Amino acid sequence: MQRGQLEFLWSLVVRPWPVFSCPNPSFLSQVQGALLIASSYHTGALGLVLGHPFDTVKVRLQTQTTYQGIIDCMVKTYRHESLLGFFKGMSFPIASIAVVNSVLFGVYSNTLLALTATSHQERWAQPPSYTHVFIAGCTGGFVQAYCLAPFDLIKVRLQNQMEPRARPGSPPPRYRGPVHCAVSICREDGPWGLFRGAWALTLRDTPTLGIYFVTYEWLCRQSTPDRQNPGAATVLVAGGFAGIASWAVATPLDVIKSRMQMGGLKHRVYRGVLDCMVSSARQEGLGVFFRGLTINSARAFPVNAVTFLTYEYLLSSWG
Ligand SMILES: CN(C)C(=N)NCCC[C@H](N)C(=O)O
Repeated sequence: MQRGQLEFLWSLVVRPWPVFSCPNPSFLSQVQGALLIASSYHTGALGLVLGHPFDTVKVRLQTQTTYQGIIDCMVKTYRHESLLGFFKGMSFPIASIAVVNSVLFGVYSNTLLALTATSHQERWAQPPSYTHVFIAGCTGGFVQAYCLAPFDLIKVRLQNQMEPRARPGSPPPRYRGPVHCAVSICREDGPWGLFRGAWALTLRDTPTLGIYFVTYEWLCRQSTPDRQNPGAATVLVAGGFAGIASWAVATPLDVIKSRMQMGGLKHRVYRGVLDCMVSSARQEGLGVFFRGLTINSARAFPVNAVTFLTYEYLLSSWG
C-alpha cells in the first residue's frame, strides 16, 4: 500500500469528521485528535456494550413470534442461554463503530460544507438552512447504510441463534462466530449475500438520518441565544432527542430490515421490501411495525447524547 493511500485511510479513521477542512494539522493536533477519537471510540463502544442486550431483545421481538413482550423475551433468553445470550453478535458492531460513525458524520459534515460553503467554525454564527441540513443528513445516512449493511447482517444472524453456549451435548449453533457467519453467508449466497437487507437498511437510514440532524440542529438553535455555540448540556439533550425522534420514525423499516436479513438469498422468505411489509402486516396486524419501538427509543437517548457531544467536541478541537 502506498503512503498516500495509508494517509487517506488514517484520515478516515483517526480524523474522520473535518477530513477536508483541516488539510494540514500540526503534529500536536494529530496526537490530540488520535486521543479524542480513542476516547470517543471507547465511549461509543461502552454505549454499545451497555445497549447490546436491549438490541438483542429488540431484534428477537422483531423477527420471532414466540415472545409475548419485552419481559417474556428477557426471561426466556436468560433461562435458556444465561446472560451470555444477550451479548451474542456484539463483536462486529464494536469493531465497526468507529468506521461507521466516521463515514456518517464525515459525509454529513462535508456535504453540508459543500452545500453552504460555511466552515465548521462559522456553523453556529451562520447557520445552514434546515433543507441543507436534511439533504446532508440523508446523504450521510445513504452512504453509511452500505458500510453498515454486512456488519449489521452478521449481528442480526448471531443475535437470533438460540443455542446455549458451550453446553456439552447440545447441538452446535449454525454459526460458530462472526467470521464463520460471514464465510458461511458468502458460501451459501455469494458475496452479495452479505448485503441481504441492505435496501431496507438504506430506506430506513436515508430519511431518518435527515430527521436526526434536523432535530438536533433545531433543538440546539431553540435553546441557544442567537448565533452562539450550544453548551454541553444542550448538545447532550438535543442529541438524545434527535436519537429518539429518528428511531421512532425508523422503527417500522427496522422491523422489515431485520426480517429480510433473516431470509437467505437462495431460499428467499420474502420477494422484497414491499412483500415483507404486506405479508408481515397480513399475518400479524399493523402492530408489527412498532415492535421494538420502546427499546429503540430508550436506547437512543444515551447513545446519541454521547455521540453528538463527541462530534461537537471533535469539531471544535480540530478548529
Ligand atoms: C434512526 N437511525 C438509524 C439513527 N439515528 N442512526 C444514527 C445513530 C446511530 C446510533 N449509533 C444509534 O445506534 O442510535
